[in-house]
Amino acid sequence: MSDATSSRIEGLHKMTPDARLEAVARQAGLDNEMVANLKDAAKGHIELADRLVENAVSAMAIPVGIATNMIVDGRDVLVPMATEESSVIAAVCNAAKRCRPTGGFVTSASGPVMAAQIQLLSASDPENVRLKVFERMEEIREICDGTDPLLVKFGGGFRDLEVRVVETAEGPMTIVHILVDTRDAMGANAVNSMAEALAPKLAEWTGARTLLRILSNLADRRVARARAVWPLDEIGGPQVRDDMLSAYRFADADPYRAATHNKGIMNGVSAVVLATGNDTRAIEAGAHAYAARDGHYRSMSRWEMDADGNLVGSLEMPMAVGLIGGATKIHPTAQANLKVLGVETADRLARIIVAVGLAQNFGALRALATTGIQKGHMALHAQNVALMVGAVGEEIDAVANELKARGVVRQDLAEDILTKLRAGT
Ligand SMILES: CC(C)(COP(=O)([O-])OP(=O)([O-])OC[C@H]1O[C@@H](n2cnc3c(N)ncnc32)[C@H](O)[C@@H]1OP(=O)([O-])[O-])[C@@H](O)C(=O)NCCC(=O)NCCSC(=O)C[C@@](C)(O)CC(=O)[O-]
Ligand SMILES: NC(=O)C1=CN([C@@H]2O[C@H](COP(=O)(O)OP(=O)(O)OC[C@H]3O[C@@H](n4cnc5c(N)ncnc54)[C@H](OP(=O)(O)O)[C@@H]3O)[C@@H](O)[C@H]2O)C=CC1
Repeated sequence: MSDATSSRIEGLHKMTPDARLEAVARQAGLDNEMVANLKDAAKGHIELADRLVENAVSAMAIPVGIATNMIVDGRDVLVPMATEESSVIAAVCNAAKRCRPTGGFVTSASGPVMAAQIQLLSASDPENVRLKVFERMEEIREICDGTDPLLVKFGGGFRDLEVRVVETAEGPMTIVHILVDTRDAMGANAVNSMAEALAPKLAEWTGARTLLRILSNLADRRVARARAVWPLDEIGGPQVRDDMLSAYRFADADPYRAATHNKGIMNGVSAVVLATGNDTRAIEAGAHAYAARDGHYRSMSRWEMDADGNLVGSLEMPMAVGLIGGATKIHPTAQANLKVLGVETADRLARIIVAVGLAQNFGALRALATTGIQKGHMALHAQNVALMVGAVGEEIDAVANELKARGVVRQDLAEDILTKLRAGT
């Protein structure tokens, strides 16, 4: 590899963001316009970016749109969603509007309990080790709570212990779970610190060797649930309802379809998670693992018909989001978005997010079971395609409208329309 394309830039992490950008631009052969774009994109944010991540050179703006029409537990709520995908926010607005006559979304939540795992190795008697750990319950409580007195002051802290013997390719391992109420924090740092503080003691008490000490993203002790009823006349009648139910049953039975169906749910979930500065990867990992908890990857949502023939949807999923840690507290956009949501607890945020996931799923299922996804999605995507082919200003709407009128949203067609528009033909 020649120097010009080497990925080794010595001391990049010690430079200022401007100097870093120059170094990267030299190495990657960026022109002045590209460098200016990267600088512009981070204007006013580069200091924060530099604190949040390593080797920061720029920032990437993701659009934030507002989902309207949501009623969650009897209260109207405006929901900021950070997503780059067109039609996602429109689908939530549409689905939420169609269940307003029945009161919107009703939610519940299990409470904010997270688990950290401590892996115990080299024991010939893993079952014996398991019981030895249980015998230390009170000492374990003291160590965990002593690690985070502030969390205890806010009403959180150690709650329970689980010890499993897991069969692995190298034999049985004893896996300790500490269950911790993390209140308004997502809790990764809190439980990881507790697990690290506890591990040497577990080794001393059991004679086993401790290895990993880390939270589990399968947050099945921290689930939130949402349900809603869509009246028949808001859906489009019994045939649409039945087709939506068939679409759901397909997803529940077939992992190829379930992955797409669940991706649709995560369109909504991840957008609110990101808008509030929470960890999208943590939520996505937990959601998919939970969907496969029966040993078979299924639909995250459930769809049924009630006694009056209306469509009833429900969604239960892990929702480890916080208001305190991560980027939430320090990112001004996340703070403003939380203000729009009007949430004061992580519990309320979790419930709203699951309601949005359910709304999103309704929107996609209804579109798929009726006109197909392309009509709504591609109509809104037409503007992106216009931008992609270089349309500017008024050209963007002109190209997008022509694509919609022809009922075909394709880049080659957009190029053709733009060329003709510019030639005045
Ligand atoms: C696109 C719609 C909503 C049109 O749906 P529609 O029924 O034609 O909309 P409408 O023009 O009759 O308007 C009804 C309401 O929808 C909302 N609405 C309507 N348009 C807008 C807009 N521009 N911006 C904001 N809100 C909008 C708005 O609330 C409006 O009421 P109003 O406020 O006018 O009284 C519908 O076709 C839809 O929900 N489509 C599904 C879109 C979708 O799921 N997109 C995700 C991307 S595809 C994907 O990634 C996942 C997927 C689909 O593969 C998952 C799966 O397979 O399960
Ligand atoms: N696998 C994963 O998902 C992992 C995720 N992460 C990252 O961890 C971050 C989240 O960690 P998290 O522990 O939530 O954040 P923080 O450690 O930043 O914040 C939590 C801490 O804030 C203090 N606190 C103040 N007020 C409250 C309150 N009302 N409720 C609860 N705690 C309060 C507590 O005590 P005190 O001040 O004493 O700490 C608590 O431990 C995210 O950025 C995530 O990306 C990290 C590792 C792994």
